[in-house]
Parts: sequence; C-alpha cells; structure tokens
Amino acid sequence: MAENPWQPLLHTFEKLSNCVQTHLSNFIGIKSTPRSSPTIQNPISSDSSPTITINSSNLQKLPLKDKPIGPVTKEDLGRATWTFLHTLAAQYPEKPTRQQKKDVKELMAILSRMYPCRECADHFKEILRSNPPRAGSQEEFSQWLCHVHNTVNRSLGKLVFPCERVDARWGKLECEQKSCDLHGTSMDF
Ligand SMILES: Cc1cc2nc3c(=O)[nH]c(=O)nc-3n(C[C@H](O)[C@H](O)[C@H](O)COP(=O)(O)OP(=O)(O)OC[C@H]3O[C@@H](n4cnc5c(N)ncnc54)[C@H](O)[C@@H]3O)c2cc1C
Repeated sequence: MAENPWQPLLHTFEKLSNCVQTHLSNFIGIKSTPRSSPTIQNPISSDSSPTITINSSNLQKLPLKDKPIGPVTKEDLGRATWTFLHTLAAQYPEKPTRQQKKDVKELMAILSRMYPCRECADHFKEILRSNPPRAGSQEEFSQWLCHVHNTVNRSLGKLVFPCERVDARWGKLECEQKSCDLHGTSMDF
C-alpha cells in the first residue's frame, strides 16, 4: 500500500506537540492533587508512562533537577554547595599557586558572609575561626573540607563521614581530555 503523503507532516506535528506539552508541564510545576493526599505528582511523567508518586519524605532527597519547581530548601542548598566545594577540592592542584591558595581562603570567607542562609553562614564563620582553611595541596584542602563538613554534620546530629574515603566519594569532573582540570604550578610557593 502507498505511504500516506501526510505521514511525515503528522509525525513532525506530533513531536512538536509533545515538546510543547513537556515544556508547559515543567513550567507549571506541581499538578494539584486532592487535599487528602499528601503526595505530589511528578510533572515530568506523562499519561502513557507509569505514574511516579513523590511523597514529602523522599522529595527532600531528590536531586534538584528531578524536583518539581518550587522554592529551594536549606537542605537543597547545602547539598548543592557541598557538591560544589568537594568537587572543587577534588580538582584542586597538587601544587597550587599562591593565588589559588589565596582564592580558597577568600572563597571560604565570602561563603561565611554571603551564604544565602543566615544561620548557616554565621555557624560557618565560627567554624572557620577555629579551623582556618588549609589549602597547601589537593590532599590538605580535601581533608580540611571533610573535617569542616563533619563539624557541621555533628552540630546537626548527622553521621560523621570517614575522611579517608573522601577521594572515593568525590572525584574530579568527567571532562574530555582533562579540559576541566585546574592547573597549579611546578614551583614551590
Ligand atoms: C557551609 C555550610 C554550612 C551549613 N550550615 C548549616 C547550619 O548551620 N544549619 C543547617 O541546618 N544546615 C546547614 N547546612 C546544610 C547542611 O550541611 C546539609 O547540607 C543539609 O542538611 C543536607 O544534608 P544531607 O544529609 O543531605 O547531606 P550533606 O551534609 O549536604 O552532604 C552531601 C553529601 O556529602 C557527603 N558527605 C557528608 N559528610 C561529608 C564529609 N564530611 N566530607 C565529604 N563528604 C561528605 C555525603 O555523601 C552526603 O550525602 C550548611 C551547608 C553548608 C554548605
């Protein structure tokens, strides 16, 4: 049988319509659910796929990209910031330049003033006072960071992380041809 001449056009239209639907549902965010139900529908799921139901307890642990659009919580912000800091420490050069060591100290000082959670920033300032940043090498910086993260963990009643496993937990970014690596110096500063 001859192919329907409208088929390619219909196919393109269907793809376009799916794309608009996905963007609209991402834009709108959470679908409303009956008041009696404490669950939230995942806006990314479509009618043809099984419905993923997210409740308020597992919602907290979802990566930011999978969360329905809404305000960032203190926990989201903390996880994202620790990810940034531990990744930075994993990529920090073995032999940093004088400028890189200075930048780490400044970054921590700025975090302690501008971190967008007042109580966390004040707490971090106190921690820095008794644990000034140590960033003479990659190992020194990642161990120092692990230690200060544990200080925050303890104050929140969380488990202490074994710092000898920090390199197994946090690695360098996967970038082609090491294009993300930070370069240090071959000279001793
Ligand atoms: C600078 C700073 C100060 C903060 N201060 C406060 C505060 O005062 N009050 C408050 O309520 N929240 C604070 N937070 C947020 C808090 O630390 C957590 O990020 C948040 O409670 C979410 O915790 P979580 O259990 O998901 O794991 P997180 O503590 O966010 O850790 C993320 C992941 O890092 C790994 N990890 C845990 N500990 C270590 C470690 N020591 N070294 C290496 N990796 C580790 C684990 O795999 C964990 O899943 C702060 C965050 C930051 C960045």
